[in-house]
Amino acid sequence: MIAIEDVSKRYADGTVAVDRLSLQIPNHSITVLVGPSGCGKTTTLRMINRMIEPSSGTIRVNGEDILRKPVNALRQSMGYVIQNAGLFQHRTILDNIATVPRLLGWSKQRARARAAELMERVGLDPAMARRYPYQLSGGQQQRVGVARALAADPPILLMDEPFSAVDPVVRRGLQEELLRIQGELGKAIVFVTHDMDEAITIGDRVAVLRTGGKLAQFAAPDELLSAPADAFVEEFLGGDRGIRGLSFLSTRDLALDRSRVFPVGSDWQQLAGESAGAGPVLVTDADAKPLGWADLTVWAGDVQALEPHGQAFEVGKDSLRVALDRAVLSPTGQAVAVDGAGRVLGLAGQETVAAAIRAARQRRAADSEGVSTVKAAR
Ligand SMILES: Nc1ncnc2c1ncn2[C@@H]1O[C@H](COP(=O)(O)OP(=O)(O)OP(=O)(O)O)[C@@H](O)[C@H]1O
Repeated sequence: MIAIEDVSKRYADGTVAVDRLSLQIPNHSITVLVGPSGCGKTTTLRMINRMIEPSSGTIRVNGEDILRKPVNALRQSMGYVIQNAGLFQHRTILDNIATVPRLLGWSKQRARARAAELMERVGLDPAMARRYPYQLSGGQQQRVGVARALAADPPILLMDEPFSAVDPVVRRGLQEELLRIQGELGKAIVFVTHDMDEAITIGDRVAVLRTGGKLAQFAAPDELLSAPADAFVEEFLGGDRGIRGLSFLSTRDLALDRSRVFPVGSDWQQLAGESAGAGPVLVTDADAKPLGWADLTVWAGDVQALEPHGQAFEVGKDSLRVALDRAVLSPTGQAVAVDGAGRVLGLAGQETVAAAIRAARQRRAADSEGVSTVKAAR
């Protein structure tokens, strides 16, 4: 646990970068500091590893005032990743990653073995070990930066806009990779960004700072989206926060319609008679996997003539946002719900999703703990 207690930073020229900030940053979680340019994010991060000294207030790590700890020991317990990775250009990738273990006195062999292990962990091809930073893409360099910060297995990882310099697709990949690594390692990660989408994607908790280094709100992403503390936070979240908030609602309790799903080999003539006018049905194969939509008033049983069923969503794994998106894109207005093996569980139309949203809101209102959240597959 990192406890920032009533911390301020006033620079020599009088600029107040951070103003009486208090934040509890738990272990085994990602805490994101987000806010407009100049709101004091980097200053806050650097006060944690004592690259900047606070003007007043206290920072404790697991109860111990960081000023009481030798600065080298403090920094060894904290990996640090910056924008553009900040790699040593004259060292190979392997030696860049092995830097801190070598400083800690590990043998070259052990440090390099550890570096090779970390390359694998961050998804870097071992063939890159002997290359130099300039021979890597921006995204690959950022992976090296993360691997280097993790090399001595510090319990804390400080990350200052680590993915800002790469394009959106690579950035998304790096965010997913960070979440995967965090799932395995469970560090206390403090992550600075000015991008609210990034904050919401990766943060367990998000601290929104306003200019002048004042805390505007500190909350879990779903709480931030559903209940911004004030107009500043609301504006910073952007116009579509309602839709984005659906990313945190599970599809587990959707009331799926199973009445319009039939396997191949069904008696189509009889079904056409029974359900005339009720709209298209979903035809599945013998394994319950979706084949496509059929309008029984005209379809003659030819699987090739089925209308494509579009992308399905996985119940319990995908969020209501994904389910709504699939329903909107479906030619029939019905999203196909499947299990982990891709077998059809039923159908969900936009109204079904809307009912689930209302139910979730009611549950949220009744239970201040909030509704089930999903972290994956937003
Ligand atoms: N050494 C310094 N001397 C004086 N003022 C400084 C110094 N370093 C930063 N500042 C000021 O302190 C404020 C906070 O800076 P900081 O770098 O912490 O902001 P930030 O939120 O990380 O910004 P960005 O998103 O642009 O990186 C800014 O107004 C900045 O100009």
